[in-house]
Amino acid sequence: MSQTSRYRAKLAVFLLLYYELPGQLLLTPSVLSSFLQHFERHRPKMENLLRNLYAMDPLLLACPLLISLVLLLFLPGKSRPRAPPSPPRLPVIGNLHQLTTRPNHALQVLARKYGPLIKLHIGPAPVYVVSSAEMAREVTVTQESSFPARPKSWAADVLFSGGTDLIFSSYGHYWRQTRKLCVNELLSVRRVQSFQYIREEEVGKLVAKIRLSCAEEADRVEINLGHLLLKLANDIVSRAVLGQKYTGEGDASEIMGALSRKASELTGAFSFRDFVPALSWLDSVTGFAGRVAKTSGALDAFLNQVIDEHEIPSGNADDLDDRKDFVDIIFQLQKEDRIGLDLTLDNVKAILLDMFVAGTDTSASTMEWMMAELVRKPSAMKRMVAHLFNHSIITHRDPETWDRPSEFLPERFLNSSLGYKGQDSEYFPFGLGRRICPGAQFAAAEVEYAMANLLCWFDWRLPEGTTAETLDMSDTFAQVPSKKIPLRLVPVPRTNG
Ligand code: HEM
Repeated sequence: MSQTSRYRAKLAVFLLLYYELPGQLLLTPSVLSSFLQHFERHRPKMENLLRNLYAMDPLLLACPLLISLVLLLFLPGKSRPRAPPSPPRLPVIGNLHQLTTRPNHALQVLARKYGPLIKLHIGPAPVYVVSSAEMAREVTVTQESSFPARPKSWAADVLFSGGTDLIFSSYGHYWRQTRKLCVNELLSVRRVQSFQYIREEEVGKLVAKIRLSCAEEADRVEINLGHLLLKLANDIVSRAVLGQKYTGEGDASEIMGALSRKASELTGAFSFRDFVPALSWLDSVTGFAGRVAKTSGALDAFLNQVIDEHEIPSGNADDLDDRKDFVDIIFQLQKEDRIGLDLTLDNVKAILLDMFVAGTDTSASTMEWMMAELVRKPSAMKRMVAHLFNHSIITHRDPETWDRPSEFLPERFLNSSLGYKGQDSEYFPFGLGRRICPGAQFAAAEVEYAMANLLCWFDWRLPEGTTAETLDMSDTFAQVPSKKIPLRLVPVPRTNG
């Protein structure tokens, strides 16, 4: 092979790699090496082919796709795994522009067009989007060891002490021990039951507040139920996690709620550092880096003070009667050397922050969407009140699995054996596999108790002038698809309440 032909062959291989071909060659190192081996084995044939190709027309060099396609024909079949389909992308930003401000909807549209497994280019690493029950189980259960960690943004690294919480830590000893701490100690069924007094007190306060506003207003009063539910979820998590010990200015639950929401927002926000590392300095120019540093500092200061106010643990971590909060339990277990890790103060703070980030908006949104759906469908509300409840509902949208997937049809669960603990591929509101939500029991106990009370004590109506069709059901997408406009409803105390 002449020098020029060798150069051209190399160029063709380079172009093949660069363009990644519409044929969707998955360019793993093993595919590349198998390609080169194959090239070597069929060298005379390949040389001949390339010579003929280039002899035909020098312009062929400007047609890399054609050359690449021809080369692809020589790849041995078994080492040619097909990559998932990928929507066309733009230089630098890849598919970012296709996600719009409502990525969950945009992804649904892309899934309808390209199928249940899509490859997107967002930032330096490819992102695979899975949207069918079968694929979700494949990724989270069957192939779980290939997907050991969640992607971690730069902001997450700063806010969660280098990703030493549970959500962002990679699979390994640290994650395993932290997970055990959460599943067996902080969020176990027994511990969740022991927090029933918190649920009773907080839901009781909410019901009393709504009753008071009904009594104060002669006419029917419209309340911002969305805000009240967010406050409820935040107060319950706050008391369980921090015990609301805080002698500084302001309400501990509100301060932590606001800070954790900010942290969650920043964690999922666009930053140049993550997507175009060469432009990371722009994060300082836009103020993003400053906002992350400010929130991280405020979280640190607040949690330091809350932790300082906890007394040196006494008694036993297993004693459920002492009304211990998560801070007490963690330090008690650490004292008894039962965590299997030397958790630093920063690690503990990162784990506490997880509980707020993962445990407040999720539960609040679940309740808010449920109320919005129920009030639009009085027949479902009636049945719900009659049944008071089997388990929590958030809808999944795969039309292959569900009849009328976008409709609120709670009766679909009535005679179904589906559970929410990850045992079914079709229904997994708390995720599946190794990283399944450890807070499922906590959330279910809270959502069921709060919803049962709200529906038992009050009948709920739409505000004057709003109908089931005109009630705004649009969502925003942060980490949780929340209602864009908080739900406002009219509570009518039940006479038998
Ligand atoms: C209705 C309420 C909730 C829903 C729908 C929900 C849903 C989820 C989902 C889908 C995941 C990801 C699972 C996966 O990757 O396969 C998750 C993870 C997680 N959730 Fe929840 N969650 C809820 C409430 C809670 C609560 C109340 C807590 C704690 C108090 C909590 C703590 C966590 C944590 C720490 C993780 C990360 C687990 C890990 O990576 O190992 N969640 N949740």
